[in-house]
Order: sequence, then structure tokens, then C-alpha cells
Amino acid sequence: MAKKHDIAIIGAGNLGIAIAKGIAGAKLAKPKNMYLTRRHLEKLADLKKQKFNVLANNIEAVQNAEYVFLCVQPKQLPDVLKEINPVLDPEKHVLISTITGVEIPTIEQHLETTMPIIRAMPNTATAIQESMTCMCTKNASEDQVKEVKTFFEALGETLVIDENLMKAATVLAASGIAFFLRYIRAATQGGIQLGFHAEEAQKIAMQTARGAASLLVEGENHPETEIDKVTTPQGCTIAGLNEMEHQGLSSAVIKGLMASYEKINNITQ
Ligand SMILES: NC(=O)C1=CN([C@@H]2O[C@H](COP(=O)(O)OP(=O)(O)OC[C@H]3O[C@@H](n4cnc5c(N)ncnc54)[C@H](OP(=O)(O)O)[C@@H]3O)[C@@H](O)[C@H]2O)C=CC1
Ligand SMILES: O=C(O)[C@@H]1CCC=N1
Repeated sequence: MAKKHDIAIIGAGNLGIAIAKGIAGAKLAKPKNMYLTRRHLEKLADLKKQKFNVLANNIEAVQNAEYVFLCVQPKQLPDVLKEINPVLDPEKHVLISTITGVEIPTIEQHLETTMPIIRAMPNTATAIQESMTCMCTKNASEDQVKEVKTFFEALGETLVIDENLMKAATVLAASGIAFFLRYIRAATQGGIQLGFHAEEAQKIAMQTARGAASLLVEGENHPETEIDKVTTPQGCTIAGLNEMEHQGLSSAVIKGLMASYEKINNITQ
């Protein structure tokens, strides 16, 4: 996205704002080159102060942009596409859909023209350039995919996947942020019961989670290899770990991922 960086974010809610902040933070575009839309503009007052263009007019946002991020809720997408159809130009625009569970052929059914479409599944850590973003496309050119990939690389890690894995990517990476955060919250609550103040317990839990992930990222090891280094024989770690497994930790995580995945099938209803 080095050449063109006028960006529309249609639906500046939780994810749209995270993307806008990430783009600005990574200096991929200036706030004045970004057009953020939603109906309740008062909720974008802070971003307006930071010089982002905030507007309720989707058509105007699209007309000002080359890259159009679709960030509304799945059930809101048909109306939004109907609205922007007249100003979509396949020679000028690339559509980047972050909408969960809506496949490219379905998006195409709502369009009057064949457009370059890229589906991207980032997570809210885009705001701090730490997203895991999976992407797929159908009719975008190699150059367009490369440009959008380069762009998301500035916002974290990327993986180009087949569209049939997009739901799994949503669960693992996008919802995954919430799943890992809930573990950190639970660890914090345990830490408080064990004697720490809440902020101390959270600091310990956060940095420990970061350390665990970094050991895998930097060491390229399997988690169990690192776990083996922590579990002193007859020690407290294996006692805690085995109790967590007796209570169904791994099973709860896997079942949660499956429930999340199943929900995507009827998310637009
Ligand atoms: N949140 C996340 O972590 C992730 C979300 N996603 C996907 O991103 C999409 C957005 O999710 P999320 O940010 O959580 O949802 P939000 O409800 O927070 O954001 C959607 C935004 O769209 C705005 N909106 C609704 N209708 C219109 C319209 N007609 N024109 C312009 N803006 C409109 C809403 O604001 P208003 O009501 O003021 O118009 C709202 O701010 C979903 O499809 C979700 O599946 C994907 C990955 C991660
Ligand atoms: O909860 C949701 O439906 C969306 C998709 C992934 C994260 N948030």
C-alpha cells in the first residue's frame, strides 16, 4: 500500500477503530487520508480530534478512497453494499472485507460490478501493530494481494489461506484475542486470591503470557517442550497443570473453539 493510501473504513466500531489506529500508528496513512464512517458520529469524537475524517456518509468515504475496508456487522453488510454500489469502481477500489462468515461469492452477489475483493481477518491487536491477520482472495490481482499483505504485515503477522479456512482463522485469531484475555483475567483473579493486589496480579499475568508466547515465537519450539522445562518433578507446576487438565482445560478450549466455529454458520441471522 506504499503507492496509494487513501482509506475508507466503513463501520468504525471496535475493529474499524483498531484498524484505523494501527494504520496511523504504522504510518501507512495519515489520519487526514482516512475516512471513518458510522451513523453515531459522536462516538468518533476522539478520532476527529486526532484529525481523522469522520463522517456518516459512506458514499463520500468511498469516493475519497482507494482501499475500502468493510467493518460493519454481518447483518448490516447487504444494506451498506447496496448503498455504495453506485460509486464502486473496479479500476480504482479494492474492497477489503473483515466481515465474519460472509464469503466472497456472497459479497459478489450484492455487487453490481466485479470488484477486486480481499477477505481479511485481523484482530483488535491491529491497533498496536500486533495482529494476526489471515487473508484470502478470489479476483484480486497478485499485485493487489501483495500490497494488502504488505499493509497488514505492518500491523502484525499475516497468513494467506484458502477461503475455506477463513472461519477457522476467525475463531483462532480474531475471537482468540478474547480467549487469551479471559485466561489472563482468570490468572489475575487467582493471583488476587493468593495475596497480590489486582494490578500486581494482572502485571504478573500479562508479562507471563507475553513470555510464554515469546518463548515459542523466538525459540520455535513446541509448547510441550517449554512446559517440560517448567515442570520440576513432584513440583508445584505439574500439580497445578494436572489439576487444570482434570478440570478440563484443554478440552474446554477445544470445545469453546468448536462452539465459536459452529456459531459462524448462522452469524448473519
Ligand atoms: N471486533 C473484532 O475483534 C473483530 C470483528 N470482526 C468483524 O468486523 C465487523 C465489525 O465488528 P465489530 O467492530 O466488533 O462491530 P461493531 O458493532 O463494534 O462495529 C460496527 C460498526 O458499524 C457501524 N455501522 C453500522 N451500520 C452502518 C452503516 N450503515 N454505515 C456505516 N457504519 C455503520 C456501527 O456504528 P453505528 O451504529 O454508529 O452506525 C459500528 O460502529 C464484524 O463483521 C465482525 O464480524 C472481525 C475480526 C475481529
Ligand atoms: O465475535 C464476533 O463475532 C467477531 C468475529 C471475531 C471477533 N469478533
